[in-house]
Amino acid sequence: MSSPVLSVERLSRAFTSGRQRVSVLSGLTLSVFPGESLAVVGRSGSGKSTLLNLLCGLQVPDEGRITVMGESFDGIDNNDIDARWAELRRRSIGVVFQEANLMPALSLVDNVRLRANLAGRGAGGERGWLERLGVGAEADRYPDQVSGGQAQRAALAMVFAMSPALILADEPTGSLDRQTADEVADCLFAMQRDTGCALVLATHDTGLASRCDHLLDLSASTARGTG
Ligand SMILES: Nc1ncnc2c1ncn2[C@@H]1O[C@H](COP(=O)(O)OP(=O)(O)OP(=O)(O)O)[C@@H](O)[C@H]1O
Repeated sequence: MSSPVLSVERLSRAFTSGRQRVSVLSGLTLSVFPGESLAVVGRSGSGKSTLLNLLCGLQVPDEGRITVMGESFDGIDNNDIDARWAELRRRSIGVVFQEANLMPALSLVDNVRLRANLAGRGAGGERGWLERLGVGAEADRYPDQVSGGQAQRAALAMVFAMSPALILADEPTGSLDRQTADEVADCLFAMQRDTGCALVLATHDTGLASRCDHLLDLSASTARGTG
């Protein structure tokens, strides 16, 4: 059996705002294997975005351990931890947000090229990725010259062009109309199946969540109190 791309053991994170303290995840443990998809659902404030931020090193857990592609961070100096997370994000973890976040001064194809280059991938396949995602005809346009759905397809092309082991997607279709959202989701799942990467997808959309292999509902793992 293959090793997990991602494993999480007893993960917890708390925030304090004024006298209010919110604890999320409450000792979460999970694994995601190559080719698997996990939907993270739960009511607003249950910790979906926090979990994704922890899984790519943009936040630090209060407790627990995260291992990505066999790399964990026990006993490592904080500065080294940041550098190692940055390297994982650069080469192995593709992140997709609700908004496409393309570089406005670059055409779609140059956005894809830049992301692939940063990941150390060879040049040349950028137009192919845009074509596979249905925006080949828009490759030379700039982000402000395409629709939201086309921009999000380009954002997915950027992620797949880097050949990630893991994709973290936070409401990747949340800003799109129903039909466009379904089309972008079709692209995401088809490409994920073809490339065999792992996917963790946070969403409020039950239809989108039901397309994943596994479901994690964080609703019950939030605690609030005053401190
Ligand atoms: N920087 C912060 N400071 C204080 N509280 C925070 C901070 N970030 C998150 N929280 C709190 O942690 C909880 C989880 O937030 P998070 O954004 O992860 O939830 P979510 O499930 O993604 O919500 P939504 O579905 O609304 O996007 C919320 O109660 C939120 O207010």
